[in-house]
Amino acid sequence: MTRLSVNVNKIAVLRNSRGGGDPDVVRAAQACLDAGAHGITVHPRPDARHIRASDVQALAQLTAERGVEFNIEGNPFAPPRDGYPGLLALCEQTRPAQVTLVPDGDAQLTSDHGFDFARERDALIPLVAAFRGLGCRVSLFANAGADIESARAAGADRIELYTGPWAEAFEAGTPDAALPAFVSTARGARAAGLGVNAGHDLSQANLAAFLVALGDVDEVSIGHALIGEALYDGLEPTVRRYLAILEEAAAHF
Ligand SMILES: CC(=O)[C@@H](O)[C@H](O)COP(=O)(O)O
Ligand SMILES: NCC(=O)COP(=O)(O)O
Repeated sequence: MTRLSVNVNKIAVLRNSRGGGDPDVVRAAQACLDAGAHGITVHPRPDARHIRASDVQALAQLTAERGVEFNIEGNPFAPPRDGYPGLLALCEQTRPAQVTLVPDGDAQLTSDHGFDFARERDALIPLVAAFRGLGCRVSLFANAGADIESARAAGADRIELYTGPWAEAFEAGTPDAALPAFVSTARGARAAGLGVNAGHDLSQANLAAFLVALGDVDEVSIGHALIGEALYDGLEPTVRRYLAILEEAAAHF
């Protein structure tokens, strides 16, 4: 079955809007794990607009105590600055099970593309090796249609398919137009020996059709929609609904 890693960035957005410690990112992560989530994801940004280095430390401790996976996402090329030690240093301090490298810039509202592997492969090779040297599985954020052979040559263990275009196509009522590129990229990654994760704008509405079409997805990381849906239904019931979707999708195979 595909595993669910809940991204708690949005809890930190709410907390930071007022200063102080509420809502508590660790307590929210605990609730997700109590409901059965398989892991926790964070994507700290260098401008510390939501998840802070101290959150990363606290969540590393929680996930270690609970024996579940911690996934840290970020741009490995972004230099350290006040309040952000850099992705490699964060991983050195906290040793997450997985690091997901994402080529996002400060000016981006959110992640909106994967790596151009053919162009960035040589720069990625030593970085991927450094993260793997810390004991982290390395996943590389990838567009549908990405050059999988170059991702493999960069040393990746997995790719994470950037699913923003899937969510947009689903919303527009044209899901079938978007799916073939995802299906063939996932298939190519598997054939190259890479694992396949997926994330960005996945939701209760669009998740099942994606998983059923792709078949073999190791992990989805979901934050924005899940935290939004939890406003209506509660965090634990919402996580359980996602788990039910994952179970139902797995029953197709
Ligand atoms: C890589 C990815 O798709 C997510 O991590 C997304 O970037 C979440 O980050 P924000 O919560 O800052 O939008
Ligand atoms: N890697 C994707 C992720 O962690 C969550 O993305 P989103 O659900 O907040 O769009």
